[in-house]
Amino acid sequence: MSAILAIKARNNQNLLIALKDISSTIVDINATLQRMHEKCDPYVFYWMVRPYLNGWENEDRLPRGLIYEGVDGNDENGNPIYRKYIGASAGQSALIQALDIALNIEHYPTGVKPKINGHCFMKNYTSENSCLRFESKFNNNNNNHHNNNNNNNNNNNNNNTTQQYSSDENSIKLQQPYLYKIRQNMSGRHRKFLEDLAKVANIRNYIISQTSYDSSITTYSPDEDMEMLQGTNEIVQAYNECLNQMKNFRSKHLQIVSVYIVIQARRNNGNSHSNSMYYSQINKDEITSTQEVTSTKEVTSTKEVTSTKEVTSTKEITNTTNTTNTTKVKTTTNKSIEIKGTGGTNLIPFLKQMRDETMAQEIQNHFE
Ligand code: HEM
Repeated sequence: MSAILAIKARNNQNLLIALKDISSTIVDINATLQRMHEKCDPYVFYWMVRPYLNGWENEDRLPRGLIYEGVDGNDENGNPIYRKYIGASAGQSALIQALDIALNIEHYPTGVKPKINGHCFMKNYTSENSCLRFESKFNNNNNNHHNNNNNNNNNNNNNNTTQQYSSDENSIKLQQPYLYKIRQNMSGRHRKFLEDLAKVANIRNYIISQTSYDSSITTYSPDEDMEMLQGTNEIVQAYNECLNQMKNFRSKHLQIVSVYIVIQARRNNGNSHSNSMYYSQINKDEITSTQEVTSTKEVTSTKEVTSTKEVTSTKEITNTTNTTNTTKVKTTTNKSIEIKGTGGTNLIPFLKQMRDETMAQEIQNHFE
């Protein structure tokens, strides 16, 4: 909020301070995220806790959802009313969404790749102005986009192919459906806060408007010009550092997902309880083997993460068919299992795209 207030007052000095504050806060968040393994065992999490976090919006075994007896009653035909809910996730914390919104990081349905014009010289910096062009190699049938504040119930686009959006590029505002759906799990006031924030968040466009400062049409002296540019440059760097720390958050989060979900699912595939997220009996041998996975090393060291990378690389994780909406993780035994997020996302492509979209908003630096 201080950054937005600084912009309102056109106080670049305060904006710089606010941006530095934001990036150092994200550094703290990232350090806290790294501590996940201290008290949370991947085996226990995946096999014993996670089934209870799962939603049933896209659950094959509950195609109509669940009846909440004594809550909804019946519809006009006397049939019971079913409810469907997306699963629980830390993504429902307003924290990361608030940072995305404030920093004007845009997210799109999985598989949609807008081209960002790296450096937009814009005089007018309302949040409606977006420097996006969309790749034209799309498949025309999928209309998963939805407008701002539209909490529609479309399924996520879980297939890994690029989609087609034929409508006017400037008028379409594509949004990542999961981020809107998960807002249903937030408290109402948090959701409202995000909606209000989106109306005033203009940090990126304001900074871009500052970089379009044209010395040929000002009355400032060359020294003042240079000072102005350097000031802007510092702000650009501070903004980019915020993005960089958000990207670090998402990279670390991907590593956690690999250790807590992908490796767990993979190492148990082929056992009698393979393909089941609902295995709840403790097998002594597996607990022992889990301890190998839980080691601090596995979560934090870069070497170990490289091996995790092997699991998460797009080569290893492929959509075995383009028609299904699920990711298949190929295992060493060549058997495959489905891995979805509790929110029903095709999790690795989804999370990787979220990470990549973060840096896509980087602003070009005058002095680089
Ligand atoms: C055992 C630990 C965790 C696991 C296994 C995990 C797993 C996941 C998965 C699979 C998703 C994809 C959405 C879906 O569920 O379909 C997701 C999304 C997300 N998670 Fe986590 N998560 C963990 C911890 C955390 C923590 C501590 C945070 C901190 C706030 C966090 C923040 C997010 C956010 C913000 C998203 C939305 C995607 C994004 O903005 O990049 N997660 N998580």
